[in-house]
Amino acid sequence: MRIVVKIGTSSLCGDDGRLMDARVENLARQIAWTRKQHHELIVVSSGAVGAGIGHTGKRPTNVIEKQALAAIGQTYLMQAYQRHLPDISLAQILLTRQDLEHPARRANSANTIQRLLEWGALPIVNENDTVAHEEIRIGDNDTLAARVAGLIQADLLILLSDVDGLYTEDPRQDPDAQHIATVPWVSAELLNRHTASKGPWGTGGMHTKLLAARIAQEHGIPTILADSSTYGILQHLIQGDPMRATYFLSQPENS
Ligand SMILES: Nc1ncnc2c1ncn2[C@@H]1O[C@H](COP(=O)(O)OP(=O)(O)O)[C@@H](O)[C@H]1O
Ligand SMILES: N[C@@H](CCC(=O)OP(=O)(O)O)C(=O)O
Repeated sequence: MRIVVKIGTSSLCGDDGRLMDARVENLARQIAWTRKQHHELIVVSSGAVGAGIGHTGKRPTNVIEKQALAAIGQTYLMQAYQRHLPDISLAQILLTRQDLEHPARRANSANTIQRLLEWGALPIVNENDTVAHEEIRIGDNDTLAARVAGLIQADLLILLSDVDGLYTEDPRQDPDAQHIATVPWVSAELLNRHTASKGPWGTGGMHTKLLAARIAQEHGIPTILADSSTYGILQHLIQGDPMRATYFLSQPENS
C-alpha cells in the first residue's frame, strides 16, 4: 500500500508546546516497521513550531512569531526524525496548497515524491510556514496531507492525533460525547457541526480533519483518524486489527 500518515502537533509536543523527543522516537519506530512491511510511506509532520519553541524558549504571541519559530524549528524537527531513523534517507518537502493547485508546481511535486519513493527515501512533508500565513492559522496540515494523498494516489490516509477518533462533541469539553466509529460520507452538515475546538497547541481541531477526510473521499481514498499514543498504533491499523478509531470510507471519484 501507499500510505500517507499525518502526525499532528498534539502527537509530538508536550503541554508546554515543546517537541518531545520520546514521541518522535515512538513514531519513528512505527515508521520503520511500516517500511519493513514494504509499504510506501509519506509522512506529513507538524511540530516545527514546537521544535522552535524548544530551541529558543520563546512563546509565540502571534502568527508571524509562529512562522519564525517554524523556520527555526523545521531543521530540528528533521534532525529528530533523522536521529531515530538513522538508516533512512529523509527528504524534506515544504509545500503550500497553492503549490498543489498550480499545474507545473503540482507536477513537479508529484514527480519528486514519486522518484523519492522509487529510491526508498522517506518524504517528510510540512506546510511551508514562512509563506503560508493562512494555513498556519487554521491548521492546514490536515488538508495538505489529504491533497498530497490525492496527488500521489495513495491507498490510505492516516491522521494521527491525541484523540482516538471523532466524537459527537469535543470530548475535552463534553464527557458524555459519543465515539463515532464509521463515517460513510463527510457531509456539509457534519462539517458545519464540528468547528475549530481543539487542543492547546493543535490548530484546526476536528474541522480540518473532517475537511481532510472529505478531500480524501473525493479522491476515492479512505481515512483513519486514530490516537498516536496507542501502543503500536500504525502497526495495528495497517494490519487491520480491530482498533478504536474513526474510519472514513472511500468514495468513488465524481460520485
Ligand atoms: N468532535 C470532536 N471529536 C474529537 N475531538 C474533537 C472534537 N472536536 C474538537 N476536538 C478536539 O480536537 C483535538 C485534536 O485536534 P488538534 O488539537 O488540532 O490536533 P492535531 O495537533 O493532532 O492536529 C482533540 O484533542 C479534541 O479535543
Ligand atoms: N506547520 C505547523 C503545524 C500546523 C498544523 O497544521 O498543526 P496541526 O493542526 O497540529 O497539525 C508546524 O509544523 O508546527
